[in-house]
Amino acid sequence: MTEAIAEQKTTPSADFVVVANRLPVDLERTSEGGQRWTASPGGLVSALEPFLRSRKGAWVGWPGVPDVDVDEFDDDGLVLHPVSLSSAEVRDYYEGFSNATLWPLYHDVVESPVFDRAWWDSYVKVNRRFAEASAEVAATGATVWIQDYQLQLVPTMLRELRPDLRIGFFLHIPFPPVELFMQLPWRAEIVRGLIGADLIGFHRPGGAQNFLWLARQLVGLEPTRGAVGVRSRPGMVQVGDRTVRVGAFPISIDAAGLDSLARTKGVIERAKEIRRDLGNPKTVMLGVDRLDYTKGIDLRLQAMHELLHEERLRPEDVAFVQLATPSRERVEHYQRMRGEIEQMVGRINGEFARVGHPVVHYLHQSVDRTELAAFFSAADVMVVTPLRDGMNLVCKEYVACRHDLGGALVLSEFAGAASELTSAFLVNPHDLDGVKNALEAAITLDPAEGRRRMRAMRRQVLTHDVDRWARSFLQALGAEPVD
Ligand SMILES: O=P(O)(O)OC[C@H]1O[C@@H](O)[C@H](O)[C@@H](O)[C@@H]1O
Repeated sequence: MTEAIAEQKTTPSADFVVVANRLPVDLERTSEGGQRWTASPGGLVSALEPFLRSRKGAWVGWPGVPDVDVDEFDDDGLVLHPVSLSSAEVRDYYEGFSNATLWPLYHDVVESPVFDRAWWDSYVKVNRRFAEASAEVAATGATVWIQDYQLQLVPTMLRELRPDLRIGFFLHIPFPPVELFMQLPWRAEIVRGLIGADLIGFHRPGGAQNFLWLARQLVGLEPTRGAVGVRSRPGMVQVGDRTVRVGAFPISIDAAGLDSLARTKGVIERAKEIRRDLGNPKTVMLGVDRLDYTKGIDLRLQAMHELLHEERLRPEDVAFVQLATPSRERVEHYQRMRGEIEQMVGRINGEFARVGHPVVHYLHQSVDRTELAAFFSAADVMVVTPLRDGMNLVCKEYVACRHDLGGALVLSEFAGAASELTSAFLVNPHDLDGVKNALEAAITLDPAEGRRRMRAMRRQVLTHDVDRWARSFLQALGAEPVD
C-alpha cells in the first residue's frame, strides 16, 4: 500500500468518510532527511481498512508526526485527508487528554488519570479541527463514521456544521462504569459531544447502558430503559427531532484473511523455524501486545516467575516469547511500566536461563502480519491477560491462525472478547494463583480437549468477522441495506 501512494489532490467529496485520530498510514522521517509512509499501529486500522477500501471512501486523520502539513492524497483508491497537529497539541490533546486522562479513566483507572484544564482545551480545539476537516470532505448526505475516544466531541461539532450528514460513532475502548466516568470534570461535555451522532456504538451492552444512564443524569434526556442486546435492541434517546440509537457491536478481525495467510507454505515453514530458533522446547508460550499497562504483561511474567520458582515448570521445557509493540513512549505511565517489565524479564532470565537458552524472549519491536501469523502458528499457549480491554483482537487473531486446531488460549475475563471466546481458559488477571493454574492447565492440555476448545472458538471468530461488525453497525445506522 505505502508504495502505491501518489501525492496528489483528489475530489473533495466522499459518500463514506471514516474519521479517526490516525490515518491508516504514518508519515516517517528517514535518516537521509526524506519521508515515507508506513502502516500505522493499532487494531483500529487493520479492522477498518479492508472494509473501507472496498467502498472507496475517504479517511480523515492525523499523519502520526507533529508539525507537518500534508495535502489530501489518494492511496490506491482511498482518499486520505490529513489533519495536522502541532507539537503542543500532540502533547496536550494526544499524549495528555487522550492518553493520560481518558485512556486510564476508561480502563478502570488501572493508572490514575490526570485532569488538566489546558489538556481539555486542546482536546476541544483539535476535535473542532477534525469536525471541520470532515465537513470539508463529506458529500451532501454522506455517511461519516467517527472512531474512538480521541474524538468524542466530533459528532456534535460536525452535526452543527453539517446537519445533512448521517453520523455514526464507535468507541473502541471500554466505556467505564458510571462511578468512574463521573470523576471527569468535563463529563457532561463528553456526553453532549457524543449525542450528536445518529448511532453510538460500544463493544458491550454494558457500555451502552452506562452511556444511557449518563445521558439521563448529566444531560436530562429520557432514554429508553430496556436491556440493550448484542447487535440488537439498541437503546434510544430523543434529542429534539432526532432519535439517537445506542447499541453494542463487538469488533472483530479479517478472520478469513488470517486463516489463509496461516495456511501458506511460507508461514508454516517460518513457524517451524521459530520453534527451532527457540531450541524446540516442549512448550512455546506467547504474548503479543502494545506495550501498555492495561495489558497485564507484568502479571503474566509474575505468574511465569512463580511457576518456575515452585518447579511447576522446568525452564528447559518452556520458551515464553513476549512481543511488545512500542507505544506512547513519551507518556510517563508507559515509561514507568516499560522499566518494570524489562526488569522482570531480566530477573526471570537471570534466575532460570542457561547460556544460549533464555526462558523469556522479549522483543520491544513491531512485527509484521506475516511474521505474527508465524508466531501464532508456533505458539502452544497464547497468553492474553489484560486488566481491562475493550475487545482485544490479538486473541481472535491467534484463533484465526489455528486451522490445525492446535494451541490453547488463556484469556482475561476483563477483555471484551471473553464473552465470545468462552472456550478459552478464562482467568481473573488479579488472581495470580488463578492465572498460574490456568497456564499450567493450558500447558498440560489433552490434545483432543484442546481441539474441541479451538474448534468452538474458531466457529465464533470465523463467522463474526470485521465485515460483519462493520455491516451490523452501518445497518443500524441506516447506511446499509439490512440483509
Ligand atoms: O494510536 P496509538 O495511541 O498509537 O494507539 C494505537 C491504538 O490503540 C487502540 O487500542 C486504540 O483504540 C486506537 O484508537 C489507537 O489508535
